[in-house]
Amino acid sequence: MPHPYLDGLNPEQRLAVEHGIGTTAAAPALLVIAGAGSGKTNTLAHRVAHLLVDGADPRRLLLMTFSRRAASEMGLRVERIVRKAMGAQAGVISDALTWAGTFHGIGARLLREHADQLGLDPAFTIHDREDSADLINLVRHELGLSKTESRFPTKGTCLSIYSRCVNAETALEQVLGGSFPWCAGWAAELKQLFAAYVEAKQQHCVLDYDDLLLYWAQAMADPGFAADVASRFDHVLVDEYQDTNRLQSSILLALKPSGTGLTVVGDDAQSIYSFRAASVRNILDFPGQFSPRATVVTLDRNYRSTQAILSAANGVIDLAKERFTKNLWTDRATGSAPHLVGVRDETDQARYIVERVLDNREAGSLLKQQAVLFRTSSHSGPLEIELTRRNIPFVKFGGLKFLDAAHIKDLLALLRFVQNPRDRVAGFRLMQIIEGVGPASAQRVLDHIAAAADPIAALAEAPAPPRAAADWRDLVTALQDLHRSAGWPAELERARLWYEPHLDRIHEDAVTRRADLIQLEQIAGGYPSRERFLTELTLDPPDATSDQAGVPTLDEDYLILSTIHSAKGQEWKSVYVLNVVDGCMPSDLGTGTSAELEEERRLLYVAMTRAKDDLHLVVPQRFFTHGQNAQGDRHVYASRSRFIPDRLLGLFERVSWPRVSAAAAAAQRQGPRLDIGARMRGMWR
Ligand SMILES: Nc1ncnc2c1ncn2[C@@H]1O[C@H](COP(=O)(O)OP(=O)(O)OP(=O)(O)O)[C@@H](O)[C@H]1O
Repeated sequence: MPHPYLDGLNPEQRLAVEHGIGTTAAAPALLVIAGAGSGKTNTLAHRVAHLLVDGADPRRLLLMTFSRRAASEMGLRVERIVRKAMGAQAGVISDALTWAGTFHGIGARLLREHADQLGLDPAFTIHDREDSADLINLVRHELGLSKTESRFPTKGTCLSIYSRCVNAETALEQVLGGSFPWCAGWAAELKQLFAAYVEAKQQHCVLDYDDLLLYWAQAMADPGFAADVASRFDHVLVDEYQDTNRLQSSILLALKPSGTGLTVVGDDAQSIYSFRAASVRNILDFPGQFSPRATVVTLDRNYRSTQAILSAANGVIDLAKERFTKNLWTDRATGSAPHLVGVRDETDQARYIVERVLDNREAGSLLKQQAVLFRTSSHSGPLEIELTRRNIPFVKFGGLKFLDAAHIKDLLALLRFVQNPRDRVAGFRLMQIIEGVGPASAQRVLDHIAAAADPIAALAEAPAPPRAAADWRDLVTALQDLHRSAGWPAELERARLWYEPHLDRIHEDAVTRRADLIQLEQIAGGYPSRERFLTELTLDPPDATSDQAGVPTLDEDYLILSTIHSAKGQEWKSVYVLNVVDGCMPSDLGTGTSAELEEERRLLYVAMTRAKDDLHLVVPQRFFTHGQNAQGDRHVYASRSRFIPDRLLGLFERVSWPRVSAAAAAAQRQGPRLDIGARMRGMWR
């Protein structure tokens, strides 16, 4: 049967889209190795649409993407394609595609639905990294480990170690030896700490990020449970498979042990999340996990970039130790070679970029079609100053998350505590917002209500902290109101009204912060319930922070600033990459092992392959070092990133900026015109 909606696909894309459809025999698992810009997202969307048009039940289709935004964009694309085949029915079909989201989000939903079976309280709340670190800290303190003679690892390090053990399914000793050798002497204490941490989470009815995968994977190890969950889905499709970890791969294997109905898509050359225990081996070992082996389809035709950009990107990734994907090709006419731009320092780097961005805008290119990418959020500081000074609006992705701001966390602590009054970290934060309530009195109250069947009712009877009488009563009343109210999202206004007097007292810039609270209320309006709002927001927080002007409305034009990690999956007409120097790329944090170094190389590759027409890699000759005050002038001399050795220079156009004018250059050649030295000597003759 002809399918005109597949006509735009190239032969390899079509092979991937049609795999196993229209045949009666069970098809093997499918692995699509999709090079950068080769239409991975496009292909996956067509495959989902094709399955639906072929009669697959959208409610029995599980689609897992790297972010919630990717899932909703995928939903829209699928609907557009299905519409071509089925007309008006498309909306109904794609609306029924309800099992689309991130691994963690889907995990949370399944765990809640099966909570009884798993011995979980279905009202469990989810701790983000900061909450988890706070709880580890609390437990560490209770065990007396914070008072050890030599310094015990910090709460953040403890959490990283715990998380790596869990996600990589690796023993503590091995994780310590491989990634945290300076903590190796603390193995016994860390084990004790992690055991107590797990118990505390269970008592408080909270799960952390890792638990969502861990509980899910553990439950799937039970054949009865696995069969139950697996029977809900005919098709499981996973995007960005190169960034999944061992736990995720074991979950998939338990969902589809024979491989039939399983599709994963990814690019080993773009694997950049090993710090979250993602393992590039997942994608490399995938075909052999099934019998018969998975079918592998490779997409190597790039539709995004000019050949000149691709050649340079291929050159960089060609030097990688292990390569699995082929070089990309395109039939887009060769544009100009990517610019490798030498500048004096970070200030000149910022000025260079602003000049180029404005030139492009003059030539008709929107700011939004241009992006500045960097390895670490702090690298864009000087550029942000220059943009603000020149009044160029920008939005930054991948820096401080909206939810990390203290006032947002305060308000969310209130909602989380209403949702789950056993969430001690939320309660602890919430109570200390009140003037006169410190850690000791908060602990006392939390101990008092811990055993009660209805902790919120028990709160009203708990002795009020002595120095906080009136404000304390207000908090108890607010909690009771919210507990009783069923009006979502209206209750957020009640929560905000309770918080505002405290906001004014705690923060000097309360006016700006209040605008964030109102924005939070608007975001909340998009969710059907408090529980869904808290879950989704914790799992996948909005990550745009903007300049003082606030987040621009959608129709405004603004320049994109983004960490390379957050630029994943995106594309722009012009791309500028900051600090292409050793120490930044590779980051000096990432030069320990050869695996880390290889991942840094892939990061540069990901950055370069975001560009469609125009790519600039900027190389400042010197840098100001961090860890000094704003007026400090310590700097280091930097050299071009080792990922662009001399033999690749032919793939770039080398530029020095600012350009020296012809007159100035001639003057330089003639020697100094002002002989200040002679004048100084003359003063004493
Ligand atoms: N068959 C095709 N014909 C024309 N254009 C295509 C085709 N497939 C994809 N494209 C275009 O190629 C570009 C890249 O597609 P897409 O974003 O799906 O790539 P990707 O493989 O997900 O990229 P990356 O992994 O680098 O993020 C898009 O602009 C898309 O519209």
